[in-house]
Amino acid sequence: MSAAAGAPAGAAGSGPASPKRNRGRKVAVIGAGSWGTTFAKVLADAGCDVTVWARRPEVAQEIQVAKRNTQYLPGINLPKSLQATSELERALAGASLVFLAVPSQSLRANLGELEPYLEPGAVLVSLVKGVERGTLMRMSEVIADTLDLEPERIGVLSGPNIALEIAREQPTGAVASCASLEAAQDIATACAAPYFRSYVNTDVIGTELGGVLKNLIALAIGIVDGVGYGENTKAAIITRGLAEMTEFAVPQGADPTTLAGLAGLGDLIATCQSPLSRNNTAGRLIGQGFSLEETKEQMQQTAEGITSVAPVLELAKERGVPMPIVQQVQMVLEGTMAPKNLAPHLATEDDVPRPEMSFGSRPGLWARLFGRTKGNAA
Ligand SMILES: NC(=O)c1ccc[n+]([C@@H]2O[C@H](COP(=O)([O-])OP(=O)(O)OC[C@H]3O[C@@H](n4cnc5c(N)ncnc54)[C@H](O)[C@@H]3O)[C@@H](O)[C@H]2O)c1
Ligand SMILES: O=P(O)(O)OC[C@H](O)CO
Repeated sequence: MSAAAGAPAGAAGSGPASPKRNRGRKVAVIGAGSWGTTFAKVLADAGCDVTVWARRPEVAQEIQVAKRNTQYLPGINLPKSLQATSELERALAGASLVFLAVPSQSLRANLGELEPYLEPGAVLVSLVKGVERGTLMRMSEVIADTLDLEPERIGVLSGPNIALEIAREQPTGAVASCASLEAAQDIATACAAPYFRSYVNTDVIGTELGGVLKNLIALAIGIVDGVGYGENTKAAIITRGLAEMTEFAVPQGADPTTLAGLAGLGDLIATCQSPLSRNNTAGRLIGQGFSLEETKEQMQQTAEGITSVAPVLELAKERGVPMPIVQQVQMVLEGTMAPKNLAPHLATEDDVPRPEMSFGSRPGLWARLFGRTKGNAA
């Protein structure tokens, strides 16, 4: 397949990124919101020949002519080489890698629209951190369900990636994941800008779920922040949140080490700490007393956590995984729990105190997490 042709695993460990490695490589970014535009800049700074597709012609026009996207990235100058269009056919012509940066609930429809223009052998990479309502599918599953692509042509990229910080070229990392390690390395190489480094794995489920689940915990953090609770409460929620994320993801096939890495813990920290996070911000507004509707009205950008709560809880229920924090977030969003009760409810949930990790009763999971059985713990 074309994706891995001649590309070294350079982004995962061969020193500073060299734009020369990507010279002449044509890639497309679908979606020109804050992340699509920022990621297009990353790819251009990594030396790729990038065209970003914007749904609205005026946004495409501003990027193309002024090299700005003032609505989503105020004050950021975009690379001169960055091309923009509102025509999918133009965006996709010649592109061997297609990065998807649209809201999760519109991805399926967008895929249907772009399918006729995809180059043979093109690899699709989801940058989206949501779950589809109704089908409960992750975005890589939506891609597989919509287009007739082998797993080697479906990748995801996720990590602590607050768009505006990256647009300002503040350094960070991410995880590029695909069933084919070669393809993951190719994706990582394409976006190896001097301030953006990607590690690789083949754990698509873990990488993708890390990005989805941290949004729900960031909503919880925003809520308690809005209430006025301090750092102990937030540390407890982040820590218990990571346990909840891991307990949800591992039975679905995720590698626990992925959840402990950049796509899990790393993204959880960034999203829970940053006032720039939309999920964190949405939670804070709700914690301050705004209703969900009022909060949605105030948010000008996508806060995926709000739409992911219900499908994630549905999946958790199907699989018998308890998710007390996410459950409480849903109750606060629905208005059936006061924001101030979120953390006390977490702290007083059990009549009988229990260990922090519940894997002890599931030997297989314990072994996968810690590489040994509970009985022979050192
Ligand atoms: N912003 C970040 O820091 C960041 C970082 C990593 C991942 N993400 C993920 O990237 C995805 C996109 O988020 P974003 O931050 O760019 O959101 P955004 O709200 O900034 O932009 C969304 C873009 O999608 C467009 N859009 C809306 N409805 C559409 C439709 N029906 N069809 C096509 N386009 C449509 C909007 O016009 C806009 O250009 C989300 O899943 C988000 O979780 C965001
Ligand atoms: O602004 P948020 O809350 O959507 O988070 C953005 C990124 O996912 C952080 O990695």
